Amino acid sequence: MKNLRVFGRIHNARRNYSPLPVDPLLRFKTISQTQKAPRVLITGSLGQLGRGLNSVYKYMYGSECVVMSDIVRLPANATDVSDYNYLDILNQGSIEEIVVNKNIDTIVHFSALLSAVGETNVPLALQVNCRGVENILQVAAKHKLKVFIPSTIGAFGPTTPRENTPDLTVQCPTTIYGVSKVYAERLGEYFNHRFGVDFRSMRFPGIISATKPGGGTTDYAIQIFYDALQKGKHTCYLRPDTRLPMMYDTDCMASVIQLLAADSQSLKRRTYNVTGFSFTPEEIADAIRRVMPGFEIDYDICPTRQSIADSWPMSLDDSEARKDWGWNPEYGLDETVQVMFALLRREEDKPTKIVSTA
Ligand SMILES: NC(=O)C1=CN([C@@H]2O[C@H](COP(=O)(O)OP(=O)(O)OC[C@H]3O[C@@H](n4cnc5c(N)ncnc54)[C@H](O)[C@@H]3O)[C@@H](O)[C@H]2O)C=CC1
Ligand SMILES: CC(=O)[C@H](N)C(=O)O
Repeated sequence: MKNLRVFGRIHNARRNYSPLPVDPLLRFKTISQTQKAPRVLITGSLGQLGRGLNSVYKYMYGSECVVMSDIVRLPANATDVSDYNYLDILNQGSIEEIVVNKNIDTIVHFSALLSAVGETNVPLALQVNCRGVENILQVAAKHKLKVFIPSTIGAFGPTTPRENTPDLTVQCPTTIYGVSKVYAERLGEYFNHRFGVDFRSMRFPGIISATKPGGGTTDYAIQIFYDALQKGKHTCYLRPDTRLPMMYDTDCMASVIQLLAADSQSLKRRTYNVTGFSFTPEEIADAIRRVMPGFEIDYDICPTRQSIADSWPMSLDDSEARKDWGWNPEYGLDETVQVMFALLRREEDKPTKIVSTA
């Protein structure tokens, strides 16, 4: 019921503000009707994306299908949590223990250090983002598991064409995050080719959700909503004209569910670009002003995050994902603004929810 409430909130929020043509739950329902329930282990499940995916899986198949794991303690009054386990992904034996004891057939590997935090602790980023992926893939090979490991726009770099960036292009990132994600993409492909591991991946843009983000370059696009509601004003660490690709949470969750459910035969590659829409800080501020006319934005540029953003694509070409497995995002910028305000306004009246702790 808790999961239904989460998505009920999204659905109702949208109905109150800007009705969309499609029931946001429909794509999850349709997939769950045609697929056998998986047994999914989510690593890093208390982070920004893990929490949402946990709720979607439970909504689709019931709470028995998901095992949550992370290295931090649950907040005291966390909601939407069941079968939560301590799991350090640097310990391969512990991953294997959970996989065997809980009869896991699919791992969604979300543990990672994101772009901005990665630059502050390169040795830890190497450990978590590279050793962690190696451990997951080795366990997957041994126990014949399906594995999803997300990649990112950060896996591209300043020499990549920045507009409508295709799946196959130059990948020379200049952050440890990006380098480790290229490694994850290549290692996953290698394990697929060499050991038959059913590895699947997508390069996500910045994900916008009503959950505190974990330390990335695109985090401003979430913080701006909290600031708008609390202060009517946001100070942005990126220049007003910095264009980056983004996607709303429900579309992101749908992409994971859809790619994992896709028939192997339909996949022409193991790593696909997916995206929602692109905007600059100036443009999202304008979109916020359309529903909150007094909203103000000013700028205090963070050189590290600005230079990371300047090295990333401004828009992604996700036509291969659309063609091969039917990817079709539903949220644009205005719908995202509407649903974010609706969700955050409701959250203000609720007890503490789990927030990202990375
Ligand atoms: N949020 C976004 O905008 C995007 C996220 N991604 C990818 O999606 C995945 C999930 O991202 P988020 O949820 O945003 O990240 P997050 O930073 O919110 O969560 C990461 C989680 O990993 C956990 N973790 C750190 N070290 C660990 C360890 N040694 N063992 C186990 N868990 C550990 C942290 O406690 C945290 O809960 C990451 O791989 C990220 O690169 C890709 C593109 C965009
Ligand atoms: C786009 C990402 O991978 C992430 N949100 C980050 O900014 O590091």
